[in-house]
Amino acid sequence: MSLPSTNHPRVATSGSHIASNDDARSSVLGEYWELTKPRLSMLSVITAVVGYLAADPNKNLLALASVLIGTSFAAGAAGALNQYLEREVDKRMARTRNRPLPAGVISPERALLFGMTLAFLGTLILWFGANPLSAALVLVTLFSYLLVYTPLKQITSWNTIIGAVPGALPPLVGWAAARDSLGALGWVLFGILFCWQIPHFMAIAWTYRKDYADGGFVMATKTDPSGRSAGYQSIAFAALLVAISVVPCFYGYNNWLPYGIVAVITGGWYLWLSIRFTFAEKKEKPARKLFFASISYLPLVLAVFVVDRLFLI
Ligand code: HEM
Ligand SMILES: CC(C)=CCC/C(C)=C/CC/C(C)=C/COP(=O)(O)OP(=O)(O)O
Repeated sequence: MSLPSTNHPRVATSGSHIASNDDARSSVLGEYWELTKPRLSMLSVITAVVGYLAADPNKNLLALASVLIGTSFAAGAAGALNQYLEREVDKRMARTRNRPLPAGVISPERALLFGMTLAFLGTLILWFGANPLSAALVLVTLFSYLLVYTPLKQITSWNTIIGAVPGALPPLVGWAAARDSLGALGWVLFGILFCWQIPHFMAIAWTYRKDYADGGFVMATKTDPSGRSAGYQSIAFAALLVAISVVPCFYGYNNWLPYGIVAVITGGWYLWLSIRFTFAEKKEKPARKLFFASISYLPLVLAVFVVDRLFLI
């Protein structure tokens, strides 16, 4: 199926370096897929599954499937409803003006209905397939992302720290689905996710600083155009990330080998790239390196975390 004709033809832009997948977008289905922010959502779902696997002593397959499907729907809902709320400002930024809503290929009403349906189904699946606590946590994630973080992006540069809360909640959704409670190791995963997001986003904020200014967003790179504040925040949270990531080894939840060692080496590398980003005269290249390191760090460390942990329980 080809795209419906529109009054808002797509504009060729320099856009995201890795976000567009033109093949996937050559159909209406592809446009709805793009509305779910698929790559970000998939990584969030992985963190929820990791939270589940870290907690589940007896591998309840129904609960595991509910985490996988329920958080996929909820994460897709987060992406679609965020794009619904930001459909006007997204027109002002090169990175986002090709998205389905600003490009005019999906109507706002349909995006809203799509997002609400996914949110409803995701919550329902977690409620009945796992438990009400995991469903409640996914709702907290959605509300804090959509009704707190999203509007705050226009008001204060604290938005990033606040946005890191919903970004870090999915492992707790997984943990709650397995145990019907919130355990210490679940909170450690929350801490890892929380700290990881700050260098991840500061690198992006620098790369797209002009875009964000055009969109009217108040990011750290706007309040301090030198980039030093973004850099110092990256260093502080990358250092905290290294510390938090090894806490499970001190309490016997994980082994030093392989998990602890891998966490220290990759976290140290993330910290080093944050330092280089902070003190570089020209930050473009160090910022892109830090961003790519961020999206490599998480799958790698979480994979080793799970394998290491499954051998212990
Ligand atoms: C404060 C929190 C966060 C902010 C503000 C943020 C923002 C962004 C932005 C703007 C991009 C696009 C970069 C580009 O176009 O080059 C991006 C990419 C990405 N983010 Fe984040 N992010 C955050 C948290 C997260 C979380 C929690 C995850 C998943 C666990 C995640 C996973 C990804 C992935 C996989 C990409 C690359 C794929 C893509 O561009 O679609 N991010 N992030
Ligand atoms: C299970 C579940 C509900 C998972 C979803 C987790 C979640 C809400 C992740 C979002 C993290 C985040 C703050 C991304 C930035 O969005 P942005 O609006 O700044 O990005 P943009 O500028 O590209 O739109």
